[in-house]
Amino acid sequence: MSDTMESFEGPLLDQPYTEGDEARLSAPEAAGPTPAPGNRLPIAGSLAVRAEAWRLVKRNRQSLAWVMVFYAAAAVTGLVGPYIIGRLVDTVSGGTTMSAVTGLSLVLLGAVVAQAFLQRFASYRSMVLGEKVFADLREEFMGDVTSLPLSTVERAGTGDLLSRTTNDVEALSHAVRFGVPRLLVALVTLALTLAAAFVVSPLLGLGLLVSAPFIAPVTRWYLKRSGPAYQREHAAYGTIDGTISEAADGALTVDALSLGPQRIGRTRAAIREAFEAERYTLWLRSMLFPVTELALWLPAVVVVLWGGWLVSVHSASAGEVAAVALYSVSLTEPVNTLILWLDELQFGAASLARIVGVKEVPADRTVSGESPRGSRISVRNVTFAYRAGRNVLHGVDLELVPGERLAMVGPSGAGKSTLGRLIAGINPPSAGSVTVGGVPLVDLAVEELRREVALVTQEHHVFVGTLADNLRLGKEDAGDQELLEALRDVGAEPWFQALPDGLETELGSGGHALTPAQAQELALARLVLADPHTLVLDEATSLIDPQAARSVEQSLGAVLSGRTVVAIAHRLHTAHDADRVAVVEDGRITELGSHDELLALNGSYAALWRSWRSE
Ligand SMILES: Nc1ncnc2c1ncn2[C@@H]1O[C@H](COP(=O)(O)OP(=O)(O)OP(=O)(O)O)[C@@H](O)[C@H]1O
Repeated sequence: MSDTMESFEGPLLDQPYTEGDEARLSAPEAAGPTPAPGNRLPIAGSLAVRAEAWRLVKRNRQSLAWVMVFYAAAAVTGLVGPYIIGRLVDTVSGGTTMSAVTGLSLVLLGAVVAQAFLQRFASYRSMVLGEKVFADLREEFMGDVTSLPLSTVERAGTGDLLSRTTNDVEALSHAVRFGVPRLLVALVTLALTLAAAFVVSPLLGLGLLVSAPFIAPVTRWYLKRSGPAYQREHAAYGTIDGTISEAADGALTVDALSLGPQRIGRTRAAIREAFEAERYTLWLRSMLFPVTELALWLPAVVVVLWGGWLVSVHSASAGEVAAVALYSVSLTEPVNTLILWLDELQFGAASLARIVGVKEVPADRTVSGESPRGSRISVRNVTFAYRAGRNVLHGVDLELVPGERLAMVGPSGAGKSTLGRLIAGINPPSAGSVTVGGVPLVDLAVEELRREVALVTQEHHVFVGTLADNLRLGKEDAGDQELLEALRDVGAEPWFQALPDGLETELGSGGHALTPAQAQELALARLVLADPHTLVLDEATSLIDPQAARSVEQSLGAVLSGRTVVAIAHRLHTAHDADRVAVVEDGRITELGSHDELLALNGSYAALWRSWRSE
């Protein structure tokens, strides 16, 4: 591994930055949403990001106004210092009494103390505001993420979403909590300091503007490039997250297929991309900062030279020059802060664009508010494509009879699981309809849909939380007694009794570990609580050991009784026991009938049955 890193870092770090890199790496910022590269989630355009930022400002305008008032008061007291020092210079050079000097010094002291108090109060208020804005944003974002269409999440992969929920939320949090308050302070201080300098002496005040022609164009040049560059940086980190989490999730497969070198290659490519993106933004900063640093000290020099001449022609006093020179020095801090934090805000805006982008994912279902009339599920002329133009189901029709047990059989890749997902309302059909009681499944709210039909697969995630929390995912308002009955119904009593804290036992990562069979029974108990009238079973027991599978099958039997069941049958005895069998071949139902009817038909099912019997 160290060899790999050495050979990777060497050539990259040695490469000088060229103009060709600049042309390749910079891209104009889009005003509209950027189409997601590949299958990534969308990134909001600058208009949507501005609208979102404006919405946040409007929603918090009262608190924001108070913060501005306190910062302005703090800045005004800060301006008293140079003014008093100027007055002191003039009064001392013109001859004065000790008591006048003491009086001015006391005013100066009072101003410094008042400024410290106001500054502290203003930063406290702005921090509270920052936390509130950030908390709102985070809650909204989690709402958007959890209502993303499953198909979109599957297509986008976990890396992109993971990076948005971690790196981007973190970057935005930094910008909102620290960047916005500091930017506000800098803006207010800058405006008031300029105003104060002009009040002291308009002629000298002009000297403070000399850096504007240097700072303005270079900052514009920088900001135009840094936005898209930061976008690229964020996307690159998303790819790294995705590549690493994919390798960790599939560690067994990586090991079994000796994919190590290939995964290292991918990770290196992802790191290389992030490195190049970082190098570009670093280069941009290396162009910005020397110019702004130089320009910041220019006004002080100009004010002293220009002021000296004005004093010599009696157009200004020495005290006025001293005051404006001090104002010019105190300008460096807010201008520096402004540039630094504009940069941070660009970084935060790139994150905001990725966070707002999640809102732009079109919903794959629209809740019509219509209620199903009955529990009959109908599949009518359904086609479905995971990728545009490549249908995996072609005009499928199927009427489920309430209470029946239907087995779906067919070769691997024929479309059984896909049809199962459509019948469970997980994916909407590309054309045609899947309805329950006359209402399309994708017109039902998700909570309502789960009371009609549910998919049971071999994946049973145990969420971090108590056993009760995990069970209540099936029915939010279920009482403890109901939870216990559901566990009893699925035969989970023996292992439940052995839990250290009963329903309050912490499960999931870091908590009490359940065996795969127990996790499956927990999922079945959730189903009992949700109580859908139709279940689609896909490979429900294939991952656990045969003995555990038998116990789960018994539990499953209890859950299935009295419900309509569509079983994607991988073992033909399931088909034998079913009321009807549907043979799926090449995205179509080619045979449909009872076991005996299909045997009599002597088609694909009969052939499958004969070969299974002879094994
Ligand atoms: N998420 C996906 N994205 C793209 N294509 C997919 C996806 N899932 C399945 N497919 C493709 O759709 C087709 C039907 O797959 P499906 O899993 O529905 O078949 P199946 O009959 O259930 O097969 P098996 O018995 O092996 O599970 C296959 O060509 C498969 O490669």
